[in-house]
Amino acid sequence: MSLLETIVQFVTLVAAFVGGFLALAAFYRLTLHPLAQYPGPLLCKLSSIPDVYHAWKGDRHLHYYRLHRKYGSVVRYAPNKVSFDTGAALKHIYSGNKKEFIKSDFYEGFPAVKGFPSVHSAIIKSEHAKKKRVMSHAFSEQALASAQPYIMDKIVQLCDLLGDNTRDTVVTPSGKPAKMISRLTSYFSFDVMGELCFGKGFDMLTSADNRFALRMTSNAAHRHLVYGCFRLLDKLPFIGSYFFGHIVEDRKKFVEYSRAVASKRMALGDEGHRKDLFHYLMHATDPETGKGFERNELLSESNLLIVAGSDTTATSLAGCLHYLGLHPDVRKELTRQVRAQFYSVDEIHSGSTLTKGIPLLRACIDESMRLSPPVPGVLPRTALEDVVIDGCKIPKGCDVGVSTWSMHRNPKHFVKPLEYDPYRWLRGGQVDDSSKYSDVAQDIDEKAALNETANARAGYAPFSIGTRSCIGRALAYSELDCAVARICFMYDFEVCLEGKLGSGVFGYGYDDSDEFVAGRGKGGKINEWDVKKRDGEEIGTFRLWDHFAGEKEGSMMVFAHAKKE
Ligand code: HEM
Repeated sequence: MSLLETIVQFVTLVAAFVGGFLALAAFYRLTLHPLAQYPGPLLCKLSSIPDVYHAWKGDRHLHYYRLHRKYGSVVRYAPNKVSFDTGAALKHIYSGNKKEFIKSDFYEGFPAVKGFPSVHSAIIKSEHAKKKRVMSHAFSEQALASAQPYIMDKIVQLCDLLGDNTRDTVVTPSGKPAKMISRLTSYFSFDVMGELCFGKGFDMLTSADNRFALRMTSNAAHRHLVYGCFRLLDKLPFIGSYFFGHIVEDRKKFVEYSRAVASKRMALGDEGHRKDLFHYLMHATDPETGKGFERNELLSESNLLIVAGSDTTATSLAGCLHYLGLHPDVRKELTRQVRAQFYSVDEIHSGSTLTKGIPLLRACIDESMRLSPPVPGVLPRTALEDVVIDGCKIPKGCDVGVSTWSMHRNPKHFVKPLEYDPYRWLRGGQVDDSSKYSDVAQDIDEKAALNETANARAGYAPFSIGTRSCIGRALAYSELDCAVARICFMYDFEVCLEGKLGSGVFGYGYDDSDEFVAGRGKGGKINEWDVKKRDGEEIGTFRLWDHFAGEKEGSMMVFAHAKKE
């Protein structure tokens, strides 16, 4: 036999072996795998590639929603993974029996310092519990109260910027001075987190120097998502660098950046007795062990807090203003209530005057987080034993989760789910615990309203629920309540519709320092705002790209000082 024939035979043998193995794996995944009975596209049942592809593309939340629309409330979106879109599944997975689930290895893609997971990425329960005990000092009522002056300072700066048409403004073809609202709310939330975590804002609202960090942070989160979906990438770094080069690079830069900021803050110690989050993190101790955070843990937590606290709050604030700008009736009513409640803008602070005095305010914030949840995808958990979720048998070892974007659009939970209707949160009263309503319902209409609100609440979880839910919820709401109320008090505003939403408005780009400009940006690049609606979002949706925390670009909005009546 010639050498060539031997090589051909060898290659054929290897190919047959690999082909046989793949065929067997495919056969197993489609027939004998414990999730084989669950519906989903063939490719998703066979491989994780579609999941990674959509993670990379940034439309994972829409992909899940399309699957749920097609296949129903339970969908197999990867060979070993299932997504649900119901409140029953939400309750079971995230706040049910703690022994049944654990955060999945998806979160191993997150830690900024190898070997030092943050409170968010800690998978082992005892490790998370310890971190959370320490962290909770930084989120206590007392800490929140001491944060208020710093938050207010930034809200005032944001409100000033919205009314200043000489800064961060682009003129539309018809001559309107427009602001890209997601950029401004990102400057705001980064500045707040800078003040609260590191005792020094990033000053993005007032200067362009640190604005480059926005893209870096978003790309870092995107890298976490892609690596979380495909754990092999950590073991094969050359593949990650080849296919996902710029997000991998930006993630490295972001880790360096947050390390530098945190180190500076550590060096300051307690100088000036500033009680920022870092102060609490540095001094807090676990009551059980008496231990606090060590240096690498502090770095890991501060890296997490920049992403967790900034991107999310920026999305909710921009989303809320976007939806109000698109729905003048609601905006006018909210504005009327805010202006009736206060004589001057300086009187507006977070607290019960806003939440109890103007329930519509929180309803508007919640409705925008329903339609555009800041963390829109699935938060995966691994089953530690065989379980039955919402009537579906899930075997030990499989990953499950709820797709927030899909659940928030599920008609089982929401009447006219695709419509923006903040009043849905008020029709059944304002109490969180909806079970309390059943006794007081007087007539059919009232019962229907109570059911509607109760049903909506059961299917709503922008902050997730249970022990791994958001620790910054109260902080985020206090920023949002006050900022939205002040903006409504000071301005009349609208989304700038220079064309029809969803059909392209006008071109924009970014200049060399990553500043937003109308027309062409760096390298002649031109983007179109609100170009195309993707399947799974409605016309007028505040659009998100799922980078774990939602990335956003929009809307262009016009703000006019309120006319004195
Ligand atoms: C509107 C604003 C916000 C939204 C919608 C939001 C949403 C979420 C969600 C969905 C989770 C669960 C993530 C998971 O299971 O993987 C989470 C966790 C977390 N969030 Fe937020 N968040 C917001 C604001 C904040 C703020 C302002 C902070 C801090 C300053 C913060 C800090 C955290 C932390 C530390 C965790 C991890 C908690 C744990 O695992 O125990 N978040 N958030």
